[in-house]
Amino acid sequence: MTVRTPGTPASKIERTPPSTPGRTRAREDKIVVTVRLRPLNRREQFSKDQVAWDCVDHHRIVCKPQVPEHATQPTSFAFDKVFGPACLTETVYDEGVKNVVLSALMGINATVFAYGQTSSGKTYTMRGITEKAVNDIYNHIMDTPERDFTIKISGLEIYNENVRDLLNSESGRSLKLLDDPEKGTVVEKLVEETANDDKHLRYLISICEAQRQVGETALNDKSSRSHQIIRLTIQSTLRENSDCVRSFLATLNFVDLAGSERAAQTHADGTRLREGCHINLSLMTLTTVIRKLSVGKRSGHIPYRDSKLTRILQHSLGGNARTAIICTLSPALSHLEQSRNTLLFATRAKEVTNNAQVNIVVSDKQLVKHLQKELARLEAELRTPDQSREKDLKIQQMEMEIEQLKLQRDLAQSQVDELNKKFQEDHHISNQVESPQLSVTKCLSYTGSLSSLKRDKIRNTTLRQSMRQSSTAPFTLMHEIHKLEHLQAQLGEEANRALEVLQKEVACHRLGNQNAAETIANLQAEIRQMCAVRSAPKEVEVGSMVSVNKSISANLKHEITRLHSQGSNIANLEQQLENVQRSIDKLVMSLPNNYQQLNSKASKLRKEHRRKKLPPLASINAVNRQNFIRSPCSPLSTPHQVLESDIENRALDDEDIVSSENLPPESEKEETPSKNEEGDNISSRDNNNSGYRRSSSVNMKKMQKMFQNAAEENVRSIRTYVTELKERVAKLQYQKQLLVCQVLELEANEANGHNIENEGLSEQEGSQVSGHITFQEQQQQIIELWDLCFVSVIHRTQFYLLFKGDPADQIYMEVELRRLTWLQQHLAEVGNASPAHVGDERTISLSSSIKALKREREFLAKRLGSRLTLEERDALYMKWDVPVVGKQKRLQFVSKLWTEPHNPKHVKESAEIVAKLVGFCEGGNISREMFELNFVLPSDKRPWLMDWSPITNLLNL
Ligand SMILES: Nc1ncnc2c1ncn2[C@@H]1O[C@H](COP(=O)(O)OP(=O)(O)OP(=O)(O)O)[C@@H](O)[C@H]1O
Repeated sequence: MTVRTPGTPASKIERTPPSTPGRTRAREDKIVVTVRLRPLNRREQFSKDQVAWDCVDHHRIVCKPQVPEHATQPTSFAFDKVFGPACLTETVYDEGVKNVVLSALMGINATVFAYGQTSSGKTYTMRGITEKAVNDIYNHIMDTPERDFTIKISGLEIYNENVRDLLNSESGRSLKLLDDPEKGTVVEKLVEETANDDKHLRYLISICEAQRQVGETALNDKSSRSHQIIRLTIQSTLRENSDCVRSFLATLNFVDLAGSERAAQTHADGTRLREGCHINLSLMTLTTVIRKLSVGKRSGHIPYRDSKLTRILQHSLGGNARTAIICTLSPALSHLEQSRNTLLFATRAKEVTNNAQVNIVVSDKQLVKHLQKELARLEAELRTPDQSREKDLKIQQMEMEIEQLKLQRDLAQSQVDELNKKFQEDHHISNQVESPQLSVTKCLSYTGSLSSLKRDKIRNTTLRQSMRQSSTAPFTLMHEIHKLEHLQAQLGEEANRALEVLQKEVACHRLGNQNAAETIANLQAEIRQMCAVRSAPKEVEVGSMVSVNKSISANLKHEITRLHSQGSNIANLEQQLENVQRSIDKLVMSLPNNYQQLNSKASKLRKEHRRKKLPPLASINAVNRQNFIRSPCSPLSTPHQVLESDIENRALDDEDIVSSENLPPESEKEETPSKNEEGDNISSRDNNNSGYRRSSSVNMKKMQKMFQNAAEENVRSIRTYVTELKERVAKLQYQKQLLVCQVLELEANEANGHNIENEGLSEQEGSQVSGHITFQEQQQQIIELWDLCFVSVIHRTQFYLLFKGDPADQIYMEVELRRLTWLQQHLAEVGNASPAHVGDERTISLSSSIKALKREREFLAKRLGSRLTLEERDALYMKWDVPVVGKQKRLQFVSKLWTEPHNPKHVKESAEIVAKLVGFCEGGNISREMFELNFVLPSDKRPWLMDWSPITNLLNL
């Protein structure tokens, strides 16, 4: 172990100017020099020695005898403090060196010297000073609980210019002084002990003193023959809970020098003489250093290196330390010269200034600690803005969603309003269109009250959801019904118009087509029936429908009853529509036949006419044909023309359509031949109308075509209506079926003893069932995502075993789902690309997740050998289809675990096996806290997850 000089810091030391008790600001400190004059000792008293010195006050000492030969030398000396023979060591400490000593507790190096001739009381004084200093140091420690103090002690002596370790004297060897470029002079291998307390420190000090070289001299029976340095290293740090990582570090030297006398004075010879030479070498160097420092102010060369004493104490002499020198004096006149020399040394010493600074140390350990803390703080700071940004983004998204929902709500509301309005209009129109005696029977009605449905507590969630989905069905249904009614009315009108046209046509032809008449009659009857159906009394008023619309819980059963009862009406209506369609088709299809028949009959008549000389058919039918052209269905028709044609038709009603008197004679036809497009010769008996008849004959085919087109157009139009109606009826039918299914399910539940009304299932029970189903759905999603994201199977097992569907699990399920969703997205984005670092060195990518999972399976494979017996393993191999013979059976088996996310049995068994391998059991050593709800690093409760699970990487975000 090495001990460092005050200038050789243990670690990084910052030096700042001292601000210690009694000091305000950095300034150059002069060495505190005090003089202690001891009483005459027994030897001196016995030799009747005289007291040569007088302490005239606390600062001055005066030489009493006026020796003529020394008249030029100063006789009065002033120092920081002068202590007379009566002064106690305590006073010397308190008034002379205490401040210097206590500087060491504030990080300032301090040194207390005792300088004087042999037997002047150096050791006597330094022992007392050290004792007092130890007391003060530990008192200060007691009074400063906010700091941690460490006191270390080392002791050395410089004897004959050899450095000896006083705490390891057994080695007996001289220690080397090393020059460290950073630490300065270092005593190699000097033992440094840490004092546990003040007693321990005193004990160690006593060891040092005991090991010191002493010898008998003429002046001192126990003369210290060496320079002794007891060094305390005091380090103090504020306690852990503080953020401050700086600590004070200072050395406190107690230096008891050997006697400064000249060898001759001690009558030394032999060993003592040799000792004296060496002692004097160090002291001479010390004196030189002090002298040079006192005059030259470090301007010239300071011979610190000339002695080991000055090398070791270099920083205490004009350097980074506060220094106090106690010069001890013998009052005896016989020692006057030595005392004067001591005082001269002291006088020079008090001119020496030091530059003491506070040594603030940042040790490597503390520095690392501090940097770690700082790093953590900075990371937290860095994370915080991200989190806040993330939150802001989420808030923005949510706000946007809210806005969208508001828009949707407003849109829905406006649609509802519009539909209501439309319904009212439809209702109004239908009332206007319908004849008073006709009414439309409502196919469905929704008179169920809100309260009635509230009584129905649907236990089954599917039913609940279906009901929720169908809660808007009543209104939709109603709306569809009303639209249907409206279309029916339009269809009726169209059909009426078409029929009127056809009636007129048929009437105009006067051919009395029986089929057509029957068809028309049928059609009219059907239309009347339709109108009768349509104009049936409405059972739901607008107001009530609105209320139903607002209510999401119409009486389902009542609704279905209505559906059942009204279903036939829909079918009837549909049937009637089809009848109409058929009738129209039939009628239209019959028209060409009519003409063919008409032409055929005309041909027959013409033959008879030729035989009976009757007018031709064409001329007879010309007016009717004209009427036909001007029918409402014809593009050429006008209301006036229709009216004319009506009149003409009525005029012709009484006439025989095929009267032989009206037929033109064949001869006339030949006289005024008129050839139609088919080559038929048509003539008229009326010459005035001959041109018109000729024109009619010519355009007959064209008009016939036009009529056919118009009729077909009408039919197409009606057919389109019918198709639409059919679609709507199909839609209604589907909705009806849906409701019927729901009711059947409800009735089945009731039949199974789940009579909702009677049992009065509570909302809570309903929500429990709902919650359970939600849990199952979420669990399945999570299991699938685990598989997709290659999540740790241990994590899956823990989660699977821990969360079983308890209501309190819901939040964990949500969080896990969200994390996994994010992870899946992230993995999809990142793929096998070089992943970004997350937090520490862990990263997330597809490949890293797969690798982690592979490592985990390898780990589990190893566990398989240690956790399961051979029999158990073989049984599992059999069960899981792992070849009993072959390599890597364990890995094969483990690789099969958690690989079938859609197989609940497989999942359950996998979880049980992994739990057994890892060593946790259900409800045992896993807890919810392991799955924290926030995105912070989880605690170290599951070290096996830290390296493998991508989900833990995810948590670390
Ligand atoms: N102030 C004092 N009051 C009473 N006795 C003292 C005082 N100072 C010294 N003495 C006594 O004087 C004797 C010599 O003192 P001490 O050993 O301390 O001298 P020293 O300077 O250390 O001598 P050396 O250099 O030879 O070791 C001791 O017996 C000590 O008890």
